[in-house]
Amino acid sequence: MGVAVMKLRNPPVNSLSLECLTEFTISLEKLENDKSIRGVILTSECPGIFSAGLDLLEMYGRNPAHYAEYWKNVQELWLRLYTSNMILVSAINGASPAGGCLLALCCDYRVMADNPKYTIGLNESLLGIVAPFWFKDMYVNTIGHREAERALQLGTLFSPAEALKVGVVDEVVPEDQVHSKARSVMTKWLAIPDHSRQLTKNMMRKATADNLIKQREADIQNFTSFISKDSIQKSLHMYLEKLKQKKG
Ligand SMILES: CC/C=C\C/C=C\C/C=C\CCC/C=C/C(=O)SCCNC(=O)CCNC(=O)[C@H](O)C(C)(C)COP(=O)(O)OP(=O)(O)OC[C@H]1O[C@@H](n2cnc3c(N)ncnc32)[C@H](O)[C@@H]1OP(=O)(O)O
Repeated sequence: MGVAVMKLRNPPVNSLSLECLTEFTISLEKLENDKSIRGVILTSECPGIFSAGLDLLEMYGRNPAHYAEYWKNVQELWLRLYTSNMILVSAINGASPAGGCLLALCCDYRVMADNPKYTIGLNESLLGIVAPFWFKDMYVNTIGHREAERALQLGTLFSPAEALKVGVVDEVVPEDQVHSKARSVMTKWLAIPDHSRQLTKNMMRKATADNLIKQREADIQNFTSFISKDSIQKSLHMYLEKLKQKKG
């Protein structure tokens, strides 16, 4: 039926390393150019984890040129996903913090597994960093200004039930039904003529995408100088240490 399933596989936690981002973007571009493909189901092959988000090791202890290169690729993936002409449905089968949530938010429909261990949200503030304006814009577009304002400041990671209530996800289903539900949702969306759906999607998303497109270079500079600060590097160091200690 012209549907591809993209399974994220970058063990142990599907963090979006530079290599993973690049591969993701290339795969997406290939699918976009394949006229037989109308929809993509985005999911994970890592048990219990959709994606741990951006790779902290790409943003810690590197040089400004590396940060700039990394951020350019983060932007590129986001623009491709957010403005895709294809129908994107995410089957969120695990934890989905920050950049993981960003991937899901780019989709046209989000189905999440009903497992309270899995959480989703833009938790950047918990790391001592700030969600960029285009992450924020997409959050506002999805859950509204008030909910986004609160969730961004608190760095809220929502359980599936909370995520459904606030609108971060569209549907929560038993874990063993995530993929079948994503397929049935896709079938419904495929019934809509592509040209009218694509024009409508473009109308809804263009202003948000253009907001980044018109200031991509400035956004890269902003990220690079922010992430290079000693205080920010210290926060990331502490967060990484906390992740290590969690293991005991
Ligand atoms: C006015 C504004 C001004 C300026 C703004 C300008 C620019 C903006 C600036 C910055 C924007 C940055 C945006 C950032 C977005 C992000 O996505 S940051 C990443 C956020 N991710 C997280 O917080 C998730 C952290 N991880 C976890 O919570 C857990 O690992 C997990 C729930 C995903 C999985 O748990 P477990 O299964 O228990 O696995 P472990 O915790 O043991 O992890 C295994 C292994 O993996 C390492 N790891 C985990 N997450 C990441 C990651 N995101 N990147 C890199 N590595 C990660 C973890 O440390 C373990 O490593 P080892 O100890 O085994 O070496």
